Amino acid sequence: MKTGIDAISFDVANIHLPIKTLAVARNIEPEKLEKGLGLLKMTLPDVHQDAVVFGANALTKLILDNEINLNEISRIYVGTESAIDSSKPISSFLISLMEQKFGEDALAECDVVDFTFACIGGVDALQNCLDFVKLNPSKKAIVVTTDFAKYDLNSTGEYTQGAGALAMLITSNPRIIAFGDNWATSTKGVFDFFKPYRTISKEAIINNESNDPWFDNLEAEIEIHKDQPVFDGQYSNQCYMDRTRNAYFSFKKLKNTTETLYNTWNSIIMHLPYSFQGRRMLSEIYALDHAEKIISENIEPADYQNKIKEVAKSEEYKKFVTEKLQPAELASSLIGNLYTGSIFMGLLSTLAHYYDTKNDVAGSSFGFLAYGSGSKSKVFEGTIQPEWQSALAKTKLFENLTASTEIGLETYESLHKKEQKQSVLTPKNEWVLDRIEKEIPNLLGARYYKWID
Ligand SMILES: CC(C)(COP(=O)([O-])OP(=O)([O-])OC[C@H]1O[C@@H](n2cnc3c(N)ncnc32)[C@H](O)[C@@H]1OP(=O)([O-])[O-])[C@@H](O)C(=O)NCCC(=O)NCCSC(=O)C[C@@](C)(O)CC(=O)[O-]
Repeated sequence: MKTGIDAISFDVANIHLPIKTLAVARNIEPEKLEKGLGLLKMTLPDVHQDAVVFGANALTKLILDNEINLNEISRIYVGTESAIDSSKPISSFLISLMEQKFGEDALAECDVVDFTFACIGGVDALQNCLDFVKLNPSKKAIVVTTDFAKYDLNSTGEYTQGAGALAMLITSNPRIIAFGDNWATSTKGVFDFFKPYRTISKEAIINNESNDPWFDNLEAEIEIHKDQPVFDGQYSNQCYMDRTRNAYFSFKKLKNTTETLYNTWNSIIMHLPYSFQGRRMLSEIYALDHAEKIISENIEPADYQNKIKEVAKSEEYKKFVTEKLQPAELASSLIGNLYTGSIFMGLLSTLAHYYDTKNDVAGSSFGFLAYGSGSKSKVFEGTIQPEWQSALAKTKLFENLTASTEIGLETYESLHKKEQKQSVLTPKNEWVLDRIEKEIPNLLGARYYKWID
């Protein structure tokens, strides 16, 4: 029996800053960002949007577009690293919003939980749901990935920001993609990118903030959480490379094959923190696993990096990138990093590209190289199913992305600093953040959402 993704929907932020505008403002050569990293636009949330809003919108679309009977959904597992609460998971918010829209008891017996492991949390949620469906073939699950990739202003991560969510229906005999049983993992505990709680004194808060009575009960110091990560960009690239390489070669062992695996894959879907990350990182695996062994096992360490750079510049590798990686990069260039959703957006981008160019890829094999900082990689593969085109007919990914509204630098910075009070776009047919409770002591900080027709 096959298990995999039966339906996909998405909701990404529909305002963006052109990457050129940011490059000029930060005194960076636009060509570096556009041609070196493959960035064109950077999406960001409007005033009324957060990770719950994106997740709820993607989930609502999935339910409505596919006429899903919610009584059939046994679990909704969320991958996210943009939690808005240390106790109440985003999945709990999603349940309450679905109750508002589809009725009190719609998901009363549904199991929900969040998975957090940086960008790979969505893949962890998927793997769990696939195992569940394998054991219970008549049951269905939904995976939601939702994040706001926010970096400090003027940091090297600033041009890789993005925001949005995907929702995927996981079933037996799926219409879009069926996954294989082999999953290879490579893990190592590192500090390449993380979002620590930071200590701040009560005095500093009171001096900066209002007379909110909540502050009276504070200890001398409290720990606050910031959306933006602490990170070391080049080291995070090294961790990405090391984990994906190790997972790739473990995957070959699991499959008990000496075949050059990526040659058997029509498309390669990787975690893309920015569009060209996959092509920049895969050249090492390509060189190591090439049929004619571009890098021999006995190469001198000093020559190793030079050889990989040479491979990355070769015409053969460029052709390989165009064929196998580029379709997944298209959406990333227009969105930016989606953290947990990035790898699934790569899948959707590839399928939407083949859909729009009328190329039936049914029966072809896709390889997946997932990564999450901290750090972990998983490598797995799937086969595109005969009904993939009809299952994606309503998705219209690129139509949606080109309709995004451009904003200027001033609006971007004011949204980033949370100084903007008025939404840039008027919400329609979507969930919005309505208010955050500021008065009632036992509900302080509770976030409320509503549907706007
Ligand atoms: C990603 C970095 C490190 C990039 O860092 P950087 O210093 O901006 O860029 P770079 O120097 O690494 O690369 C610039 C590229 O542009 C080229 N270039 C230069 N000038 C020109 C020009 N004029 N015309 C054309 N090309 C030009 C240059 O040659 C080079 O390409 P290469 O040759 O190496 O392929 C930075 O943006 C960053 O720190 N980002 C945040 C962290 C990150 O995204 N890390 C990625 C790996 S970790 C990960 O993926 C997990 C993550 C981040 O998603 C979090 C999670 O798991 O939750």
